[in-house]
Amino acid sequence: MSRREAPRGRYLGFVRLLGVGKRYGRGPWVLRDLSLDVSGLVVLTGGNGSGKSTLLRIVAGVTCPTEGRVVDRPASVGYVPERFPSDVRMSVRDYLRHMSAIRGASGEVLERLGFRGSMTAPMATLSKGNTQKVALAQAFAATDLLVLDEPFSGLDTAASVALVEMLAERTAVVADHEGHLPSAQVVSLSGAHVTIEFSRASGLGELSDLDGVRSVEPRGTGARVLVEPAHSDTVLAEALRLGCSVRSVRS
Ligand SMILES: Nc1ncnc2c1ncn2[C@@H]1O[C@H](COP(=O)(O)OP(=O)(O)OP(=O)(O)O)[C@@H](O)[C@H]1O
Repeated sequence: MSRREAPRGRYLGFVRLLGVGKRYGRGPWVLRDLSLDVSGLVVLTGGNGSGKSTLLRIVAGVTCPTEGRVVDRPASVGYVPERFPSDVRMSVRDYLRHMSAIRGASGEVLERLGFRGSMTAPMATLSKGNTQKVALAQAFAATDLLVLDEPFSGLDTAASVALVEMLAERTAVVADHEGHLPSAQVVSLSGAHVTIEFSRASGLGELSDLDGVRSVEPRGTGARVLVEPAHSDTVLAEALRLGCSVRSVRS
């Protein structure tokens, strides 16, 4: 689909990912071959380390994909990272003034979220929930696309309800493992895996039970085992201890 044909519908923002993959340095692939059209509300789910924050950073333009492309990213993108910088010395008021100067006002969002902290306190001294409200206030000043990493984290119930309402009719990609947005399109990330091929495999049952093993598929006298990257070294060591012979390891 060309840029002109992008399905904006009633939502302002739209962004498209084409065959996106990401690895850090020479590490294992965190994401691979991911294509996605974002219009309206999209929730990312997946276990720890499955690549949700990585994908959000790519959508926000904070980091580049290793392969593939992000196209049609709109000009005005608001981003709340998983960890908001904790060492900002500016007061809440000065910080929001600074962000307003960059892309518009945002004090109203603080009110809707029920911010009770001091506007003159340095950001670094705010509670977790109040910091999150300020982070959301600066992001919501963006008009087109919101990229929110666990935005409900630390929010009280009233603020969570308000945030759900504020997200209606916005285009947003949100990592949320608590199910606050049941009507959103869900994209589930399983994370990249390491494939270990064994020419001879024994103790397949024991291999299946190891942490991080996603699947064990017998192949002749051997097996193909898919393992989460963080566990591949221990699985490999355990398989060798069980007497398996390794043919190849691919990430
Ligand atoms: N800057 C980095 N350098 C190297 N590896 C990284 C970096 N950032 C993330 N990773 C690795 O990428 C993988 C995915 O991490 P990411 O934070 O995207 O996952 P996540 O799904 O958001 O996890 P969680 O639910 O625990 O927050 C992990 O194995 C992580 O260690």
